[in-house]
Amino acid sequence: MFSKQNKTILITGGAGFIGSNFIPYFLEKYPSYNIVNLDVLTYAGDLSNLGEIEGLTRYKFIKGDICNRELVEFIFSEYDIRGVIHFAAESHVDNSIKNPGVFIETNVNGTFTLLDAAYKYWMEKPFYVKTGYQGCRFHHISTDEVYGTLGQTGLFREDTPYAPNSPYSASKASSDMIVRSYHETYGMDTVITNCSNNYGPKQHDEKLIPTIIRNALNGTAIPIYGDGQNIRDWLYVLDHCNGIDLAYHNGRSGESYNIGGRNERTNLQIVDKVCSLLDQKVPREKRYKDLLMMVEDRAGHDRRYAIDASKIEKELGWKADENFESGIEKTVEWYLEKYIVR
Ligand SMILES: Cc1cn([C@H]2C[C@H](O)[C@@H](COP(=O)(O)OP(=O)(O)O[C@H]3O[C@H](C)C(=O)[C@H](O)[C@H]3O)O2)c(=O)[nH]c1=O
Repeated sequence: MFSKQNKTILITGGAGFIGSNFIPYFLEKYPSYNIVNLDVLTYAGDLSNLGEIEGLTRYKFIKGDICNRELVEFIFSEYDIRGVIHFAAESHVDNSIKNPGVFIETNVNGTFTLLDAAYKYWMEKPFYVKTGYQGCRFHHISTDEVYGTLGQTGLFREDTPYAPNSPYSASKASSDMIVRSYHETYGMDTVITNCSNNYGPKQHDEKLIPTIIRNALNGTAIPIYGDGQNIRDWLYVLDHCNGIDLAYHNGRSGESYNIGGRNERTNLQIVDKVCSLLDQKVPREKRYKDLLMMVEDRAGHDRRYAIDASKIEKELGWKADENFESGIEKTVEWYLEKYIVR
């Protein structure tokens, strides 16, 4: 059992890409926190990403679904949860086009279940009645895709109207709104962060950068949707973790904060960069880029995402440490270890 002196925080989806980067970072930085990681282990969850913290007395993994109200309520009371950082979500846009239902279930219903259970648990406590939430904060990890798509110019700001285009982004927009409503209606202490495209170690194979590396190493076609000119704003995952940490601890209640890397790249530029790193690190006869294959576009494919991160920079002192050149180099190195034994 955890030390009662420590504050216990519930992290959901901690076996996923961002969560499994965040938990070791957070445990190391805050020795006075216990962490319960609730993760249902879908195809995208991988406990081996958390091997470094397995067995730590301040860490407990629970396999389970955020939609399971009974389980969620049990966790709140059993561990006296005093904060939630909610990562758990279905996240892959292509999957949401093929099978939207599971996105609504996990992202909308799951967020509601968790939020409502947190509110009821905290509200019933004497410390809530007397002094407010005492740091019982609900932090929702969200995405810049809620804002829809940009043309060649402009940036997403926190006051940009929501205009989600895919079932995935619509489900995240909905869950943001539910979180917002618990702040506005019940005065619950909430914060939302909306991030741009993350990259780095431990990302699931389905995403763009792991797909490029894996296919290149296998000598199979690297599929690029449409004309390859779609732009994403790439954020190194540990810079994102630092932004979440700052927003969780110091963000103003009821606010949302955009976190973005200021690294806009077209998908073709990403292929170029990753393939040229592979050419240097694992040379073969032909250039890896020759494997590039333009394929049918994603339905409703958003053209450009780019974030104005000045609110979190100015208010909370966040800044990205990693530039794209250094971040992508580390990322490629990590995947080379994963995909080939050297
Ligand atoms: C997998 C794949 C992707 N793409 C294109 C589609 C996008 O324009 C870009 C990145 O795609 P990916 O699926 O890696 O990521 P996004 O659709 O931008 O969304 C991601 O970043 C946001 C912020 C989230 O919130 C999502 O959860 C996260 O999945 O590459 C290809 O051209 N070929 C491919 O094989």
